[in-house]
Amino acid sequence: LISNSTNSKLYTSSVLGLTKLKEIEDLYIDELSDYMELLQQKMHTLKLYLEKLQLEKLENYEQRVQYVSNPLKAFGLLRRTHQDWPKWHNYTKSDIGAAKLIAMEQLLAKAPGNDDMMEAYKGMHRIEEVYDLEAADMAKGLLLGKQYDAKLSTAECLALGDYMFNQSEFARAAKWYRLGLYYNTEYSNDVFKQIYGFESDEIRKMFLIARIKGGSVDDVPIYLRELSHGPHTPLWKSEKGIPSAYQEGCWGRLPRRRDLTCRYNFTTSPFLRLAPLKMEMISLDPYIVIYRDVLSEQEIRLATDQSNFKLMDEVWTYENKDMMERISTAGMIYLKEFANVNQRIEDMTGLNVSLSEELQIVNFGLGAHLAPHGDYVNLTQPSKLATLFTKLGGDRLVTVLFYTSDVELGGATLFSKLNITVWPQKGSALIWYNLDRSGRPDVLTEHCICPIIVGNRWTLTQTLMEWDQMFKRRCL
Ligand SMILES: O=C(O)CCC(=O)C(=O)O
Ligand SMILES: [Fe+2]
Repeated sequence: LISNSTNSKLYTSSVLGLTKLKEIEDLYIDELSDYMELLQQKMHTLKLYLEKLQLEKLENYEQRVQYVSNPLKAFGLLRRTHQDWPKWHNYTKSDIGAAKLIAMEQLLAKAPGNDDMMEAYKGMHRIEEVYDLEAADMAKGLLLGKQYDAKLSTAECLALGDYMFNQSEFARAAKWYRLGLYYNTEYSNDVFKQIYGFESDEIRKMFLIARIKGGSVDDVPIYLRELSHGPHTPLWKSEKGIPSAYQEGCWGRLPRRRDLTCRYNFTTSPFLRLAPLKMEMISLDPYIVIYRDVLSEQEIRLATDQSNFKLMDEVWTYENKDMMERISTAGMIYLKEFANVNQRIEDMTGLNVSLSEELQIVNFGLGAHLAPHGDYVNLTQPSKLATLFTKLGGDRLVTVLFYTSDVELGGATLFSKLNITVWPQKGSALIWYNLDRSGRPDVLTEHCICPIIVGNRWTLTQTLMEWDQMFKRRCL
């Protein structure tokens, strides 16, 4: 599931990366406003020069003759044009703000490319689709019933319209176009017109094409009427379908099992007799549990500190089996401070954490998700990975997933075959067995990450390998 990718340094794929991009934007704005100030100073200086000259306005030949016939005026004319002109001309020509322009160019070189923009579109599409959000709500900052202080501009609505159109999502495209039209501003400034000036007629045309492509030419009169309605009016024949189990799971609307318990675990390791851990059963078979409050604030800080993120030797990205699906930026963490975390994993599971295993730290980005998958490799199925894992330590028996942050909206872990939603909670550890007692992959452990809507999701994961548990776990 994990593979190294050359394009791994996308801003979109982690909040960490997006934060860097925000910093670049702020620096650019600082340079631009310095540049503007320098231009303003120049303008001011030239204005002072013109005011100082206070030349009389001479209309014709006779007036000029009269002017230069006065020696004081003639002398002044000579001195000004001989002594001052070259200096003023030099100043007028000078490259005021050149250094600022260079600095801006350097920042521009760091601007996100197409790949990054594409991931951002995909993230927005996922959020809209999975959570069944209305474009009109999204555009004014209403996300899953929660009002945020954020909005989308006309340019953003239209960009999403074009993206959805190219994805053949014609109903969504039409909604975004109608929004763009609704919020469109006509600019009189030429530069503004060039950069933000969307022709309303052009947007209307795109709306109609999207509606026709998703519907029928015969219904054009209806589509025309839709255009005159506000963006909150539903489009004709665009009723919502029945939500999928995946959507219900991501919303957290699946029925909860009431037969499971929570308790203090005193017994899995001798240490727990002194310091029992809060444990919640999530499922008996496959075995899934959550431990609450098992990381200290200090450990959480270390695991989400951007300076530690740099310690990672490589940036990894996840990819789906058929689709390149970039969702997060991850890396291994080698901090010696985490020895205790590995000890805690042993206490929670009663198993061995191999010395060779590193904790993996992951930070997620815009609309990030992870498609359903099992964490096992399946050693009986010949593959490169199977050969490697057989040599290294067997299959991934247990996954230990620490949530090192809360997530404000979305971003649940969903066991897609068991219909169990687990909400990230800072300091909790979700633990499950990927293999059954005979070491066979348990397909019921299939899980995924629902798209993150709002928040900075961090996790720390460790896998416990099969061979390490030789003397710890009884097979049947
Ligand atoms: O972060 C999560 O909720 C799950 C991550 C996961 O499934 C994985 O890393 O394999
Ligand atoms: Fe996984």
